[in-house]
Amino acid sequence: MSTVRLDTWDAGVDFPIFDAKTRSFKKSVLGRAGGVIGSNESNVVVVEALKNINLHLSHGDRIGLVGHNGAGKSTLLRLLSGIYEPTRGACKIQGRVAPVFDLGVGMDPEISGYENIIIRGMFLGMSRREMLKKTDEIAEFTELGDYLKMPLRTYSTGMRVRVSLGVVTSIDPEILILDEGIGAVDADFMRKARIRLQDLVKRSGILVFASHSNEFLAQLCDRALWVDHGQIRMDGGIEEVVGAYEGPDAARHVREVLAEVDRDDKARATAASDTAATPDPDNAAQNG
Ligand SMILES: Nc1ncnc2c1ncn2[C@@H]1O[C@H](COP(=O)(O)OP(=O)(O)OP(=O)(O)O)[C@@H](O)[C@H]1O
Repeated sequence: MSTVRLDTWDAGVDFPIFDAKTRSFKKSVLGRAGGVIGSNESNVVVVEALKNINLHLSHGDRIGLVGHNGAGKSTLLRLLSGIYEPTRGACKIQGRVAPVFDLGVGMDPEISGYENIIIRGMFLGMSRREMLKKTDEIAEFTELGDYLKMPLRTYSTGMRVRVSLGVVTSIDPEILILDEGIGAVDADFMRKARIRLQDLVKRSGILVFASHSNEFLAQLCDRALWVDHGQIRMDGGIEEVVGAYEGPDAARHVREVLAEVDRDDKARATAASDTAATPDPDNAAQNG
């Protein structure tokens, strides 16, 4: 089996802002939201979005990122996907990465839902042939019926998310990097999508997921990082990290969701073993 790993050593990401005036900023401003604003040796304004990131993830790690607006979560996801190079330090990615940032990226409003399924899958690294094999199953999952023959611009937001989620959960990435944006679907569909997402997470080697929804984090991850002003402030179990970041009520909610996920998993395992234990009547007739 190939090794799947994500490693960073003292990694940092800066964004130089060439059209901002240095004089109008105090040195290294630390606001409530956002990264640190400073200036470099050429007197160019620089946003220090990430600083001293040391992360070592391997097969089986399911990490959630929490933190304030502008803390650096999306920048960290992009660094771990290889989209951004570190400005300082190093980042090494071993494995096939599927970055899912904006569920709508790679979709074309003028072509049909069916065609978008193929295009979106190819955008995530699948071949056209592989996607053609998956189309029927994805179409069934979306429950969009004949709408899939209509151009995507005729869909509501939730309908588009159904198509995107159907595609994303049908691929087999080694490293899955997920940014939130999946909240637009109705509750019934979300329940169905959650099971598919959980299965996808089990199939992939590493998951890194940024979300402001503790419920979602608890459903998909078993460990969390608190990103604060571009640095990792805490690394630990979901309940512990959410508790430190948001307080005891949020931690209690996480504990309840974790218990619910555990019950669901056990119920699904029992149902699967019952199905396996029931003899197939056709085979039974042949064997008997
Ligand atoms: N392309 C960019 N150019 C300049 N600054 C950027 C760019 N992208 C991000 N930043 C800055 O980097 C910092 C971290 O942003 P990032 O998007 O990673 O935060 P986040 O934790 O994902 O926030 P949110 O929860 O609001 O989505 C912010 O101060 C932001 O202003």
